[in-house]
Amino acid sequence: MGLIFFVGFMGCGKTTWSRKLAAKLGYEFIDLDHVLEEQAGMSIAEYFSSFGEASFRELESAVLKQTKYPENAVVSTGGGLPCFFDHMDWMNANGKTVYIKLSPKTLADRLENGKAKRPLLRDKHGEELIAFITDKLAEREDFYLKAALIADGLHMSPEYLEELVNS
Ligand SMILES: Nc1ncnc2c1ncn2[C@@H]1O[C@H](COP(=O)(O)OP(=O)(O)OP(=O)(O)O)[C@@H](O)[C@H]1O
Ligand SMILES: O=C(O)C1=C[C@@H](O)[C@@H](O)[C@H](O)C1
Ligand SMILES: [Mg+2]
Repeated sequence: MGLIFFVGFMGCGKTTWSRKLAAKLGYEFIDLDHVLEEQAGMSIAEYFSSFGEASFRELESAVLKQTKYPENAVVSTGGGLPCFFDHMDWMNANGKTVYIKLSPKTLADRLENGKAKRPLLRDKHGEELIAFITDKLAEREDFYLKAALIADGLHMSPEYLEELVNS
């Protein structure tokens, strides 16, 4: 089938489910946030604080377009990646895109514990975190909705995803 790109908001499950679908299909698993961290030689949080978001977005774009992909892979993208430059068009031209859709409340519940490594969320808690996610998701969802397929983030399983990408 080639390349499958998972897109969606931070915490929707891109890394978790890309890895599981890749195992189910016998494809390679690639996480572009991890590739970027390896290339930069530092964590994303460190990169943001040293060089800022604009520089991060340029590097993220180069990583998306210059990675040497194997023939078959499931690729987890950064939560903001689809919303910059021509990335959704590029991914749609080079593979099958899947948007993992979840409500702001569910995203906030999942993100409350994993915020340290997500620089955009770091200082936010409770209602403030939900409000931030609600606004940011409203800003971003038009990009995510350019995906070829939409997965219901509450009902994920390798079998469900395999059927979806083969549909
Ligand atoms: N279906 C699920 N049910 C419950 N928890 C889940 C589910 N899928 C993922 N999670 C949990 O939600 C959290 C976020 O998942 P994950 O890191 O895969 O998201 P992500 O989309 O890759 O986020 P980011 O864009 O920040 O890298 C993790 O703690 C993960 O274990
Ligand atoms: O939503 C975002 O803008 C981000 C999501 C993460 O996957 C990382 O790519 C980074 O923390 C930025
Ligand atoms: Mg991830």
